[in-house]
Amino acid sequence: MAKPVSIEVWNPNGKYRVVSTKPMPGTRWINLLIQQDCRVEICTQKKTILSVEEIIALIGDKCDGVIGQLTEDWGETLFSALSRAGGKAFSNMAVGYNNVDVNAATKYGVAVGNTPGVLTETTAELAASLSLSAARRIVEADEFMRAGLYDGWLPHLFVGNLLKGQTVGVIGAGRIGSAYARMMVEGFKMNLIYFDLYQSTRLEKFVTAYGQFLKANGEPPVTWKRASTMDEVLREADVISLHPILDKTTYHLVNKERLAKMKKEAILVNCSRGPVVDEVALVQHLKENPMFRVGLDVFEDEPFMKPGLADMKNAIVVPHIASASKWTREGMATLAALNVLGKIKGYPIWGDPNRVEPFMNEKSPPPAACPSIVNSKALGLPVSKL
Ligand SMILES: NC(=O)c1ccc[n+]([C@@H]2O[C@H](COP(=O)([O-])OP(=O)(O)OC[C@H]3O[C@@H](n4cnc5c(N)ncnc54)[C@H](O)[C@@H]3O)[C@@H](O)[C@H]2O)c1
Ligand SMILES: O=C(O)[C@H](O)CO
Repeated sequence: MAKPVSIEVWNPNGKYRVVSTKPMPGTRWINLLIQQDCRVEICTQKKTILSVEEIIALIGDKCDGVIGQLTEDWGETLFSALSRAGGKAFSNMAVGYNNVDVNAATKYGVAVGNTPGVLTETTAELAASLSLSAARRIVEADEFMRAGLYDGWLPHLFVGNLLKGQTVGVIGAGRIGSAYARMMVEGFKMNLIYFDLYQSTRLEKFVTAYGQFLKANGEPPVTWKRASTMDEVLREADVISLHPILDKTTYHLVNKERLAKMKKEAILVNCSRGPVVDEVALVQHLKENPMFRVGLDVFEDEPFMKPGLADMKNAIVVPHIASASKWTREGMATLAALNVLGKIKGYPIWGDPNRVEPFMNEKSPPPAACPSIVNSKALGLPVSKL
């Protein structure tokens, strides 16, 4: 049995007990729950990743809903514990939910929420930052400067890659992949090649229109191509950014064989999930190809890196911070709380989980709906007419 975990309690006399496994940014999410008669319990344990046993202790005997984190293993054991405690709602404070066994949740009648829409641009901006940092060797140059090694301008000092006119490749052109593609096409006048299971007509129209605009202004137009295979992207692109979900079709999508298909001076960025890339193969590839560069926000065995990665000068590594802007993180906390609250109150499901602005407006009460429940169809939950 796990030791009792430390908690902070808000509105102790509230009718519904909602637990958050972590303190989350902002206070709006707490206020929204309190206003609707919830007692909010926040785990303040000084431990980054809670074990299943610790979460069971937090759930206790009576719990209406839980807001959890992507680092936690939400499977059969936790959903049965939540169900025994009378809980009907869980939300990840994340858009990705590969840490959640949705079938197990559905089996116990628990709704599973996630937080799309508020992190699209923030995450795409970090992918763009990593692309630029890798292309222009910004981290290496910063380390060189701080080490006192700079003794004057030199023609060969930290020469990198020009992005303008090169090809950006996107694998997984969903919300974040498309936002990243638009940034790179519009910001740096790169041509686009993308691979996704579905066609992204909006993205294609955007690049076509921007190309026409450039042409009308006497500049070479940008172009787009939807690749029929992922390997086509790997062969043709100069910068490749990964944005698919993690599931069994995308596990080790980028492996030794596929790395070998990429250009020797290509840049690979991963802001999706670590296991999309075979990190051992990547370290070997970085060793053998010093001009190949990567920008990584996510890792196969977080919080650890595979041996050798930290020593590679051609790798930029940051600790899973792609969604870390204040507005986004507060928005994620709000959406997660409203998913749980909405299910407790019996609200219907919001019609379009990508259009979450009405939930973000601090000046008016949020719609009486759950912003995004991924197993709503399986649970037969009604859709909001708002
Ligand atoms: N690093 C971070 O902090 C961070 C932040 C936000 C999201 N993410 C990750 O990014 C993922 C994508 O988020 P999103 O909001 O853009 O999701 P999304 O569902 O809008 O986009 C995912 C896209 O991947 C495509 N896809 C699925 N399987 C594929 C395959 N086998 N090959 C190619 N494409 C495939 C889908 O068709 C879809 O278009 C999340 O699931 C999450 O894991 C990470
Ligand atoms: O899936 C997500 O939302 C991220 O990994 C954290 O923002």
